[in-house]
Amino acid sequence: MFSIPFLDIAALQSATGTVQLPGSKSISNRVLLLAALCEGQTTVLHDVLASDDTDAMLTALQTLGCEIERQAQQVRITGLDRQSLPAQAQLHLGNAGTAMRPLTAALALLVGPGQAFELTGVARMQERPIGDLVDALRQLGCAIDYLKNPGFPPLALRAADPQKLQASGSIQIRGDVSSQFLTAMLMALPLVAKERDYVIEVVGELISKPYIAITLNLLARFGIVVRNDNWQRFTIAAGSRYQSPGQLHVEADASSASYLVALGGIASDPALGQAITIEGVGEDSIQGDIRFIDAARQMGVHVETGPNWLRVQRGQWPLKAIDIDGNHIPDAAMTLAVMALYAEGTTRITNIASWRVKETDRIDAMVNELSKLGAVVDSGPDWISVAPPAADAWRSASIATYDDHRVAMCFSLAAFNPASVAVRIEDPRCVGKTFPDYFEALFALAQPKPNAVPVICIDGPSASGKGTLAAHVAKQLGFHVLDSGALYRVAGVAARQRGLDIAPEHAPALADVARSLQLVFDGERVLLDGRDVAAAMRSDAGSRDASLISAIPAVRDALLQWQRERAALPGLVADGRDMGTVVFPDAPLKVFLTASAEHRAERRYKQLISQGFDVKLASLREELEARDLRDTTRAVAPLKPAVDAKVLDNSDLSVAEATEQVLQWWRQAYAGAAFATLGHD
Ligand SMILES: Nc1ncnc2c1ncn2[C@@H]1O[C@H](COP(=O)(O)OP(=O)(O)OP(=O)(O)O)[C@@H](O)[C@H]1O
Ligand SMILES: Nc1ccn([C@H]2C[C@H](O)[C@@H](COP(=O)(O)O)O2)c(=O)n1
Repeated sequence: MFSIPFLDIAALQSATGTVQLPGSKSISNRVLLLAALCEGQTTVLHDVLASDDTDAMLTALQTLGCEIERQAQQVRITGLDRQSLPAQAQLHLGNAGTAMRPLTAALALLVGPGQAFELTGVARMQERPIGDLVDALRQLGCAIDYLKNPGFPPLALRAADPQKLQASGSIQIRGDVSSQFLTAMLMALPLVAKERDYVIEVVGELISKPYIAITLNLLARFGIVVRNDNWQRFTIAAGSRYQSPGQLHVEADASSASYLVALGGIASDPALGQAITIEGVGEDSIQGDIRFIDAARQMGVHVETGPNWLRVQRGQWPLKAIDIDGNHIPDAAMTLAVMALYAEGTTRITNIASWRVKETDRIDAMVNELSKLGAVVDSGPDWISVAPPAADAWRSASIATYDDHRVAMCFSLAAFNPASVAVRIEDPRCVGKTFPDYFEALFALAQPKPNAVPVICIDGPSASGKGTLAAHVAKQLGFHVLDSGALYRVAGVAARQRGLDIAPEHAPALADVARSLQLVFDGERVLLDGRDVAAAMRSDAGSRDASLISAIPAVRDALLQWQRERAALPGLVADGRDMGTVVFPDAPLKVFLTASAEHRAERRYKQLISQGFDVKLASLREELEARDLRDTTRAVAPLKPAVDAKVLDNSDLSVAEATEQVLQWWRQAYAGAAFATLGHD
């Protein structure tokens, strides 16, 4: 997961490959709660989504006394014992609507005399309505108080009035704001439907019916059969009792699939043999958002399906603009608004009022962010229309994500824009709500446009702090790191292991060694042919050999391609001596990092002493100056600043100050003026 302030996505060209989707959030949080409601029974849930929202549910259930064992995607839950619920509990549910609504209903019915539960969430959760659910529960005699604003969390729950609970067999609930209210009632009522039927009457048009269908399907798996009269009246029969299915497999997330279906439709050209294969969810999914594939097909995308997979390729291009009622696919429909950027004409998505009460006001969010890219966007209370920018009207944009995972994921698709303008996703960590590794999955499937992967070069003399600075800058940007010095060090070790003298007359053999290095960088370990050579390559002899072998032109040539191939999405910070002059001459930012010999010798001295080496400052300084001389005077790729490098003397700078300087240069160099005013400068 990218836990960084922003993620720059390079201009992307195409996409192909296979992706295994994470588990469905809607199913995961429902079955976690249903399993917890199976009093005393154990359920093993497989392929459960690991995300912020499921963490919120699991933590709440544990606080309530549920026994939970979690191993990767498998969760073993023993149902709550009503008698051992705590007297008091405070549940923080983040921004997880699928935890807040059903837990409110279940706990409002479970809370006993003398007990009190509080349910709260992040600031946005405190703006998301829950009044219709509370009104429905109050009809049953539930005692629920608003702790801040009427109609919104946080809530306080106390024991229901038992007489009223018995008396009221019919409950009315609004269905036109969020289907989660009805889901919550459907999941809670089996807890009390012992001796009589409970009937739920839906007031107003029920939205997002497919989500209710998921709830009914899962209730049936847990032994509760609900009578559904035309989506207006639901009956939970007397004698209903939760019964664990023992084991249950969670389908992959159909809403998350929408980004990858769109990816295939935008970027997988069948003429080039490209396709996106999505594993874990197929056309027979119980999730309503699977119907997104119909909308994608209408736009011209080619989608094949099987029992548990989808295969997607670009069909018609540009895509066809569509006019669609998005009510049945409220979450996935957001992806259509970004696909509209690649369509001919104006796409209109209607009947999506629920977007306004999701993680953010999604209609406003989409209008704001699509407009930044140059699209022509209009909207109303429950609709949005999007016309793509003209070819020359695309603008680079820093996309605000409003702590909304879906905004972040769908706007990543804008990086395929024909103008190759930069796309920055702010706060990319928000995808942790449902698809923590979304960007990793995207980068594994997508190919950048030629030379589009951004590279930051940090060259400079020994012990100037290149490696340290490279690691800090890369961490801030979510980029990969290339320590090219390590490559020459390993080449030296490999040559010695093969009994070769490191001298110019052995250049062809040394180049062969360099070309065939079998290398794995694994944290502190460096595996050469499977054996850790980190200590050998960092020894004095290792440093000398690296300096000698790096002066041999054939060796440098042999290692050139390998280094260039390290430039992978989302970007690379490369440190060495010739990163800016030879390996990545077109890099948008080149830094030549230097410091006085005195400072550098002192830093290296402290570094080695802290690692337990017995060294002398004076001899270290002599060796360092000798190495500087060799590196700067050698015939091939000598150490020198590239003509367009920015020189940074960090003699009197801390690592944090030097990092900030490079990031500032980066913001100017890569994103340019487009992002200068957008909050990171
Ligand atoms: N700005 C700085 N101020 C103080 N110390 C620093 C600074 N930058 C790096 N150092 C320290 O200097 C030492 C050498 O840094 P580092 O190993 O990153 O240098 P390098 O240029 O990559 O060296 P080499 O070329 O030998 O690989 C480390 O102990 C590091 O913590
Ligand atoms: N791009 C590079 C990187 C390193 N070298 C040489 C310079 C050093 O003598 C040796 C080890 O480098 P270090 O780990 O100290 O950065 O490799 C080079 O020539 N070109």
